[in-house]
Amino acid sequence: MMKVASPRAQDDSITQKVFRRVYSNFSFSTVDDDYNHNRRRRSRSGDYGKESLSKRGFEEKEQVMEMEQMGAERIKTVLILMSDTGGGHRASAEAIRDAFNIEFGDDYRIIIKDVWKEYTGWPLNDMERQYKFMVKHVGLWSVAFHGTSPKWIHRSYLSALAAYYAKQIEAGLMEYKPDIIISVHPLMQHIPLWVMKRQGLQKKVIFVTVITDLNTCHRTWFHHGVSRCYCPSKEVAKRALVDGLGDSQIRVFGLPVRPSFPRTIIGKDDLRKELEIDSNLPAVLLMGGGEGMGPVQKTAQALGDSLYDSKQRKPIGQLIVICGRNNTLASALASHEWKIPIKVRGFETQMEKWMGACDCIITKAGPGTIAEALICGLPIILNDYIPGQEKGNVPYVVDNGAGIFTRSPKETAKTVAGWFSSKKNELYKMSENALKLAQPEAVFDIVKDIHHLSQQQQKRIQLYNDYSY
Ligand SMILES: CCCCCCCC/C=C\CCCCCCCC(=O)OC[C@H](CO[C@@H]1O[C@H](CO)[C@H](O)[C@H](O)[C@H]1O)OC(=O)CCCCCCC/C=C\CCCCCCCC
Ligand SMILES: O=c1ccn([C@@H]2O[C@H](COP(=O)(O)OP(=O)(O)O)[C@@H](O)[C@H]2O)c(=O)[nH]1
Repeated sequence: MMKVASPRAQDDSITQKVFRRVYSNFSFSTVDDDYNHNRRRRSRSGDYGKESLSKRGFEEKEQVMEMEQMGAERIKTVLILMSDTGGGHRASAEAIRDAFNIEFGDDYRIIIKDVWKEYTGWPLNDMERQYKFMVKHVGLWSVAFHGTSPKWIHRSYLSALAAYYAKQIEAGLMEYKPDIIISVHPLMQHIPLWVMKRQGLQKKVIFVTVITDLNTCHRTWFHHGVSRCYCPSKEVAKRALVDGLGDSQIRVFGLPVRPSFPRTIIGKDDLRKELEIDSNLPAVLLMGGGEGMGPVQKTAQALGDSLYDSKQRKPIGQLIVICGRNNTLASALASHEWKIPIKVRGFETQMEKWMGACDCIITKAGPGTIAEALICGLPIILNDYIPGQEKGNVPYVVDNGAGIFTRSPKETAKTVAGWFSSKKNELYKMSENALKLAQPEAVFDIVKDIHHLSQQQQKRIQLYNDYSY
C-alpha cells in the first residue's frame, strides 16, 4: 500500500497529483478535468477544512484507494498510430488490439487512430491519396523512397512538419491521454516523439514502434527515442542495429497478424461449405493487398485458361479473387465469361477464412498478406512488389522455399496448373516451408512485452510517489 506523507496532500486529490505527475505538462480540457478542477477549487476554498476528522479519515482512505487504482488497477489507454497507406498498417493495428483484448481483457483501452488525418493539415492529412498516386507511378515512389532515406533529409522535413503542426498533434494526443503509444507506421515516430519531448512526457508515456515491413524497410522506422522497436525479422533487426538502435530496444518476434489467423480452427472442408466453394477442386487465391494492386486481371484471365483441361472439358482447379477496395477490378472480373469456377469478392473482413479454404496464393509482395499466408501454410507466388519497402520481401519468401517470384501472368498460371496436377509434391513441400517460416505467436509476444514494459514503468511511478508524498 502507498504511503502519503506530504503535508501538501490535503490540497489536491492524490488522483490529481499522480495524474499531474504523469501528464504534468498537458493542459487537458476534458469533462474529467472539469470534475477534478471543481474538486480542487472546493478543496482550496476550505470546504474540506470544515469537515469532521472522521470524514477526513474517510477521505484519506478514499485517496489511498484512488492511489491504488492509479497504480496497479487503473485501465491503461493504448493509442495505436496508423494510416491507411495500403491495408497492412490497419491490419497490424487491429491484430495488436485483438491480442491485447485476448490477453488482458479490460485492463487496456485500445484506440486505433490516424491522428494526422484527424488533427493536421496538408500534406500530413492526405497521405493515403498521395501514396496511392505515387505507387501507381512506381518511378516516382522509388525516387521518394530512396531520396528520403538519408536521416538529415527525412529528419529535417519531419521536424519542420512537427513544428508547424505541433499544437494540433498535441491536441490529438491529449484527447486520448495515452499511457502507451504504439506506432505501426514508418512516418509516425518523429513527430509524436518530438511533441512528447517538448511536453516532457518521454519518460512517462511508453512509445514503441512495431515495424510492418519484413526486410527492406525505410529508415524512418528507426527512431532512437523509442522504448522498443519490434522487428518482424532478423534482417530488419540488423538494419535497426546499423541505424544505431540499442540491443535493449530491439525485439524480434515476427510481424503482428490478426489472432483470428492462428486461432481459426475450422477445417478446410467446413470453410469451403461456409464460403460456398467447390469442395473437390483445388483452389488458388489471387489478390493484391488492400487496394487490389498488381497484375490481378491479367493473371486471373491466364488462370482461367491454364486451370481448364480442354481435352477432358473440365476444370482442374478453381479461382478466388479478392479485389480489396479496387471496385473497378471487381466489376471487370465479374463481367468476364469464365470456364472454371470463380468467386470475385471485394474487400473481405475475414481473410483467414478465404486463405484457410485455399491451397495456394498469388499476391504482390505485401508483408501483411505474406505473413498471413505463411500462417495458413499457403505456398506463395509473388507477382509484383512496390519498390523500396516491398523489394526485400521477395527473397524473404523465395530463399526460404515458401514460394516463387514471377511477374509473368502466363508463367504464374502455368505454375499453378502444375501444382494442381503433376507437381503436387512441390506444392506440399512449399506449404511445409511456409509453416516453418510462419510466426503465429508474434502478436501475442509483442503485447506481452508491452505489458511488461508498462508494469515496469508503473513500479517506477509507484516508487516515485512513495517518496514524494
Ligand atoms: C532528395 C530527393 C527527395 C525526393 C522526394 C521528395 C518527395 C517527398 C514526398 C513524399 C515523401 C515520401 C516519404 C517516403 C518515406 C516512406 C516511408 C515508407 O516506407 O513508407 C511506406 C508507407 C506505406 O506503407 C507501406 O505500404 C506497403 C503497401 O502498400 C506495405 O504494406 C508496407 O508494409 C508499408 O510500410 O508509405 C507512406 O505512408 C508514405 C506516404 C507518403 C505520402 C506523402 C505525403 C507527404 C506527407 C508527409 C511526408 C513526410 C515525409 C518525410 C520525408 C520527406 C523528405 C523530403
Ligand atoms: O479484402 C481484403 C484485402 C486485404 N486485406 C488485408 O489487407 C492487408 C494487406 O496488407 P499488405 O501488407 O499485404 O499490403 P498493402 O495493402 O499494405 O499494400 C492484409 O492484412 C490483408 O489480409 C483484407 O483484410 N481484406
